[in-house]
Amino acid sequence: MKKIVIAIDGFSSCGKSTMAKDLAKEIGYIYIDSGAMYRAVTLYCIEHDLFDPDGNIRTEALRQHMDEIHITFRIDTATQRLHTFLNGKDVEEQIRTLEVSSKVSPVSALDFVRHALVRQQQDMGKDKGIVMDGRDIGTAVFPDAELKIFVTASPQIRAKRRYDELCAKGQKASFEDILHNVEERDRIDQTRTVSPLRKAEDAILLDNSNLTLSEQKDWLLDQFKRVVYE
Ligand SMILES: Nc1ncnc2c1ncn2[C@@H]1O[C@H](COP(=O)(O)OP(=O)(O)O)[C@@H](O)[C@H]1O
Ligand SMILES: Nc1ccn([C@@H]2O[C@H](COP(=O)(O)OP(=O)(O)O)[C@@H](O)[C@H]2O)c(=O)n1
Repeated sequence: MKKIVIAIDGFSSCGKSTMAKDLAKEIGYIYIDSGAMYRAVTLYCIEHDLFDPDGNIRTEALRQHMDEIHITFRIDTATQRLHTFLNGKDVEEQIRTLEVSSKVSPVSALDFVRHALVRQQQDMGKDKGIVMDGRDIGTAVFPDAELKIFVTASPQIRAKRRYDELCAKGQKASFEDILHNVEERDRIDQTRTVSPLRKAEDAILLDNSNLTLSEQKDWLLDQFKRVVYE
């Protein structure tokens, strides 16, 4: 069977990673969460005092630090889940907090940050057989991906999904704060100058507001089969 590249983009918290992970497991492909990489850079900034007291990024200092930021992924053998490592340290939990979510979009808007991460992402996909989710995968990272999906759902539904997820992990967060974060990130991600969030012309649009996890998984598997068997 031919190996392809699958790009899953879309708005925050709509289920991209869930869909991408499920599909990759089913078809034996590598799964990469590109958002985790932008989150890891943001965590690095928090830990290295690269935000000023007003919350602005110390851009030139971050530029100097870029060569010292190494992001890798490893499967946790106990849970079979993919964990993100920042300079050798497992940061999977830390990068999912609302603090990181509230700072990640301005970091992701910086051209030199995108340049460094996109290069690594392209390298990860050079042998194909990969599912990657994010904001610019079908437009900038893999413009020639054989299957491109663009996922959306209403902001309220997305915020509720993220709220439930954080509650289940025992993290305190208010629904209103999460809704604000989801809408604010969508705004910054769509309006930034470098590779803004937008649907690639040849991407298939999926509104999963009313789909269950298993319905969206089946839908995506059908899209994959259509491309590889056509
Ligand atoms: N169709 C769905 N119905 C209900 N919850 C969903 C659905 N798809 C994903 N979720 C849940 O929504 C939350 C956000 O999903 P995630 O895959 O992390 O989104 P994204 O990668 O787009 O930010 C997760 O807790 C996930 O389990
Ligand atoms: N390919 C990507 C992936 C994420 N991002 C940025 O990283 C942030 C976090 O991405 P994410 O996929 O973890 O976000 P969630 O939708 O999972 O909350 C996004 O809001 C974007 O600002 C990006 O700019 N490009």
